[in-house]
Amino acid sequence: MTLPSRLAGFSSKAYQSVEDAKRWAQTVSDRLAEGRGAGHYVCVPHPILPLMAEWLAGTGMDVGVQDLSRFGPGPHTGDVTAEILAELGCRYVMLGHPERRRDYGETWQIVAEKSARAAQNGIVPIIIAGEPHRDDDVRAVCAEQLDHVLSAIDPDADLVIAYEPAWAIGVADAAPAAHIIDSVAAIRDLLGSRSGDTRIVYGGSAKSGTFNDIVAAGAARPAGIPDGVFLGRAGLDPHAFLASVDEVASD
Ligand SMILES: O=C(CO)COP(=O)(O)O
Repeated sequence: MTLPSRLAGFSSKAYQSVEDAKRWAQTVSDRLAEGRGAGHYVCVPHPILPLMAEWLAGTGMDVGVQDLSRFGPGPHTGDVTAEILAELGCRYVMLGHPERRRDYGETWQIVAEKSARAAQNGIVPIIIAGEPHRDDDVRAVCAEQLDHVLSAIDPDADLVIAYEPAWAIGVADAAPAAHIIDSVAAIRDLLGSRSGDTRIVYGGSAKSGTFNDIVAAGAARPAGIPDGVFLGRAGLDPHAFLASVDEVASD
């Protein structure tokens, strides 16, 4: 599998109703039909996955989800397996998000197991890595988080790292561009050379303009420029999401 060189993503978290998601998809698919360069994806709640795949058919946009089971098919009541998601056309799964670690106590060992199940079924894990607090040692925290995942998945498997400092999620502004650049450079270094495609995107109160700000600030340090952005709240407005798609494509 080959990942696009640039990625713009949106996670609808648990914000949208089915009708909201349908309206969002209609606006996005009308505009994507005009043709846009960057890879783009949307991660939705499980029941919306097959609907979103249908609504976005023919647009080139990939669909993903926000979690999957650490287990394979079998006696695991309530779980949604990677096998089922793959059958439904799921391309990406978000794993390790601080909201799931906060709400369900997910450990990095569990995240690693889920990542392996995704990769084995051809679903690209989007690993949400980043430090909990503003003054944490980003490199040390991310090294520990990524070690779990990298030792669990095949080096040939494609992988997306979403650098999302937890302190910058759900607040007014994204982390400062200089901080993002330092952190992304550290994560690139930690990832070393993998045989599978690997991309790094930035998430955490990102909006239209965030990617351009990072690119401008990182002109002298290309290793610190992420390969795209991952929107939460700002992406609920389909026009704002499309503006980020354009920014990422035009870099
Ligand atoms: O958590 C995020 C994406 O995974 C980002 O959320 P916000 O953009 O709403 O801060």
